[in-house]
Amino acid sequence: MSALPDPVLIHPVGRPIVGHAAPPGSKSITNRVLLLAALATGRSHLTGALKSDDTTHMATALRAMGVHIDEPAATEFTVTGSGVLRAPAAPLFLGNAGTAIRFLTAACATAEGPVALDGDVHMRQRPIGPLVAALDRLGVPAEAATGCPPVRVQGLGAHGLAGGRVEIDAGLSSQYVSALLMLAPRARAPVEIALVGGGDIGARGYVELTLAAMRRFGVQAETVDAACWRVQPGTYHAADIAIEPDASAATYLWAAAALTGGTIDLGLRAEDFTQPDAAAQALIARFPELPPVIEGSQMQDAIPTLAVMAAFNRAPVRFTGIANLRVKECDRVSALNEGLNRLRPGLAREAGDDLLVSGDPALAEQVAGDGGARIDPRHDHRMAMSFALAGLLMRGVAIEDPGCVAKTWPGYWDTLRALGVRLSAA
Ligand SMILES: O=C(O)C1=C[C@@H](OP(=O)(O)O)[C@@H](O)[C@H](O)C1
Ligand SMILES: C=C(OP(=O)(O)O)C(=O)O
Repeated sequence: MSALPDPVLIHPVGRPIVGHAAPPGSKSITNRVLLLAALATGRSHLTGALKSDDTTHMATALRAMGVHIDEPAATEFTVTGSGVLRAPAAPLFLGNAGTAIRFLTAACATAEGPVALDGDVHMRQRPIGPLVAALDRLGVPAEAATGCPPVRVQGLGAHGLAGGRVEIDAGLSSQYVSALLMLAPRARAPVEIALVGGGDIGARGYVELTLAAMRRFGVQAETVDAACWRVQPGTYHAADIAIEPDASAATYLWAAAALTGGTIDLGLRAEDFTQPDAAAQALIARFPELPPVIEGSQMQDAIPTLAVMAAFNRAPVRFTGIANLRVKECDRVSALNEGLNRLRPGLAREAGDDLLVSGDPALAEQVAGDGGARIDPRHDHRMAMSFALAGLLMRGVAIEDPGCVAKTWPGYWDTLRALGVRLSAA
């Protein structure tokens, strides 16, 4: 494959996209099972794994804490855990990987000494305060002076955590609850994790994904009710795991097929995924008749895909329940609004935390913006990948910083090319 220009211009395909394409392994599952394999005793073999910035940050951090991780193949890891995380010599750097920094912040409570965790400039804007405060209440000295990374955790050692009940406000991120759940079996007594803030927790499907991953490593957590989980002391056992493809990545392929009236065979059906974003497929399949209101709280990472599709819909779409998109890799409500208005002024507007997109199927035939539209993805992989979809239909759509897709899908552009999409310098 030839090198990628920056910005990269997407050429409209002018025909239905028909073919086969495989999304990479799930980011969410890869980063969960890497951590659980590291906390387990013995050797775990992970296949179908994602290798990208986010999973590299997780693996590098675990190695820095003494975990032995091999990479026998492009989509495989073997992890040999000893049940112990060493305190790393230097701060752990987790880039902009939300899963990595949230899950590790909790897991570092079992490290044998102090741990500093940090991220890039974007991560330093992403809240982690509620998780840090919950750890502190559980008796793990932890602080994040700004409420965002950098974070300091005073690890208590493998069995230093006492246990007990902790309340957490997970309104901004379900990852806080997932992080506490994965730590919990290491405590000497049961841990109860309860939601404050009216039980709001964003996409609950990610907590289910965490519970399922824990079960695969031999630990059963109990769902007491919609706002409370209980975990008994337990031991993670090494496991061999086949990781399913990434459902959020799949949305770009489902959308590319729907927008062009084609079909792309992903090798598995939407019903076969266990990740929450797979639910977006049923909406994508309704294009160009997307519903007037899309409540996005349970499929947040699929909202950029759906918002770009909405630009070409027969009727306007209002996206609700998406306030926490403002604290993702960038403020996605604002970035989507900006990008859509670059495609055509007036196409979108923000209303509080909602996004309103006025669909127009005729856009498909038009030149984007004023003689072309350059989209600034604000270093956010999902902005780059979703706005590229607009370029399948409109002329003149160019994406800046296309390399930012490496956060979760380094092969994205190659996959588009393999489906017959032409990419060139703008
Ligand atoms: O647990 C996970 O794997 C994830 C949870 C979601 O984040 P929040 O819980 O922060 O909303 C999602 O946006 C992220 O990409 C992955
Ligand atoms: C929000 C995302 O990632 P994370 O929170 O894991 O950084 C994402 O991948 O869209």
